[in-house]
Amino acid sequence: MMAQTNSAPFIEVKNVYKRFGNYLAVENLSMHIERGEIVALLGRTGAGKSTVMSMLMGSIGCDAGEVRVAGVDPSVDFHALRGKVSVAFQTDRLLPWRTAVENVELGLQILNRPKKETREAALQWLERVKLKGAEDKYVHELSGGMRQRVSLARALAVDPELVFLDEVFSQLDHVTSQVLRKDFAQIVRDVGKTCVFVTHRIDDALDIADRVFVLAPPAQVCLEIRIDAAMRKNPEVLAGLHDQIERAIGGDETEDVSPSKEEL
Ligand SMILES: Nc1ncnc2c1ncn2[C@@H]1O[C@H](COP(=O)(O)OP(=O)(O)OP(=O)(O)O)[C@@H](O)[C@H]1O
Repeated sequence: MMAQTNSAPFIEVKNVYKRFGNYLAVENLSMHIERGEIVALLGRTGAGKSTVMSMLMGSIGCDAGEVRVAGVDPSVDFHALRGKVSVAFQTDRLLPWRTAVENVELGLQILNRPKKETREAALQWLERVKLKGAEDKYVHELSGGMRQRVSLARALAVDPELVFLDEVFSQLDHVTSQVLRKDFAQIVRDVGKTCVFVTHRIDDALDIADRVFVLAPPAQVCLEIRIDAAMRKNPEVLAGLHDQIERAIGGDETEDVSPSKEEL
């Protein structure tokens, strides 16, 4: 295992390639992400966002090149990242037989944290995501937005260094999604976590990311944008960035450009 030097980026992707059969999904991708950054991987369907995130999470390895998270290869040294990385998905993946607080406790239980500490942390996180009063509700008693809040609390409760979010805002209506992503970004900034999130929605990225990597197949960074708080408050700047991204991804970001898996 390679130790991380202070100057090394927290996440490093160097000249990475990934094939699925004959299909080249990632071609010579390089990117750096610093500790504490909120980074969006944005692109149309088939751009390679999930593949890149899966490689960063270590759930798939790359064919060539290097992926390093906190100095280790996540697909090889995944034990070194245990408890340091967490993930929330598009669908909340909550356990229906558990209450909200019991769902938040799950990650802490897997890490064998003491029972009292686990309950206290889960309750604190539920309060932080604005679900005080809903602790004992079962999943079917919660709205879609509340479920995603539970899912985000569960991801953050283990006190990870790095949080991955896979389209967590995209199944919610526009207003719910907007409120949730702003609350989430505030929490992540307050606690100083690094966050990498995948989205196909330009507004998700512009609303919360410090940096946006716009990907086009085969996972090429066709545009990289830095955004700060002042830019976010300026509607003209935001509209300009929106147009720039739309041009980079070729108009409608939801249109499918990838071959179907059956064609491969
Ligand atoms: N396991 C797999 N087997 C074969 N092809 C795959 C596999 N996973 C991804 N692909 C292909 O790789 C390309 C990139 O897919 P990926 O899921 O990373 O894109 P994406 O940008 O996340 O898209 P979406 O927004 O639809 O999830 C697509 O053409 C997809 O069909």
